[in-house]
Amino acid sequence: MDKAAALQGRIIGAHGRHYTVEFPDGSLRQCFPRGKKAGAAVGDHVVVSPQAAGEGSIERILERRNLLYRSDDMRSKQFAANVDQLLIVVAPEPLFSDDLLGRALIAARSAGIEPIIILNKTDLHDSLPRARAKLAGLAGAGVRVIELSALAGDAVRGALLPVLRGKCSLLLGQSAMGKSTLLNALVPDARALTQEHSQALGAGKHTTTTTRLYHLPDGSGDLIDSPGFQAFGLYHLGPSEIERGFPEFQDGIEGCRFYNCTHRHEPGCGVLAALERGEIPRERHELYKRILAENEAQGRY
Ligand SMILES: Nc1nc2c(ncn2[C@@H]2O[C@H](COP(=O)(O)OP(=O)(O)OP(=O)(O)O)[C@@H](O)[C@H]2O)c(=O)[nH]1
Ligand SMILES: [Zn+2]
Repeated sequence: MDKAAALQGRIIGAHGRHYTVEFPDGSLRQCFPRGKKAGAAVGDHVVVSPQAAGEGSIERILERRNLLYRSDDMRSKQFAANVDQLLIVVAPEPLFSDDLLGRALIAARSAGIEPIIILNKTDLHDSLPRARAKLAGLAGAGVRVIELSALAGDAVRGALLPVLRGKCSLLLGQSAMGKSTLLNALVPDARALTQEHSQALGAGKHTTTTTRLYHLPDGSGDLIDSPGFQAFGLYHLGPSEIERGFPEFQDGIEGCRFYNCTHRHEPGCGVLAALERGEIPRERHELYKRILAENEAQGRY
């Protein structure tokens, strides 16, 4: 039997050990990594050997521009590859976690991906000021914050489609922030598409698509939806990468007496001075110390 020619495609779905790969003609194949090799992520461009029954094996992952991932307890979890921007969805109710938001920002910066915070549920007028206040420091340090209510579909499209145009964006958020509501406003047939794909690929009803790339309706831009998360370890990052994830520290860092200052106890530390003056929110510095301590406890450095 002739060996079919290899095809080049892009991973648009990750479901445990198998992947949905999309080809330039729009066709899809369910693909498995060859051998034990793992590590492919949604957004990866891959070389596939076609197999029978619409399947394929992933022979090679082409060079990626970036990869966003987290690492908890010796396991790493890849969110997506070749991403232009990270949209982190937060809300006033339930009030978002500073910890998870902060970690997502660090992961994005270290991967060279622009983070954008989406403050959802702006219709909850009573709790909105508290959420805004929590984001003020980041906004002041140059992180883009877009406010909207996912319930108002037209307004969502008006605010976000220009931001998403021509880019590959990854949507991330802890549970109940409104990520699914937002996705449905942007990609109206998202749910139907997911079901259709899992049926067409014989993946069965019970296969939960963990991560999925959607093409925006006007054909200009892609949006990757990833599952919620409870933990967000950053064991793979060194101290300087963690430090860079705190844009509000940067002015202070320029004033540190020691070039290798860790901004925890050193005399003449510009970050601690800014903290004392109230220019850096205390919980941000606590998060910074917590992540360093976690990684040190792992024996990372
Ligand atoms: N008031 C208000 N409620 C919203 C808004 N967006 C979403 N919600 C509600 O918030 C709840 C959670 O929304 P989902 O879209 O399911 O949240 P999710 O982030 O996808 O949550 P998981 O499915 O747990 O990951 C639902 O009851 C939504 O109706 C909003 O802009 N305003
Ligand atoms: Zn310092």
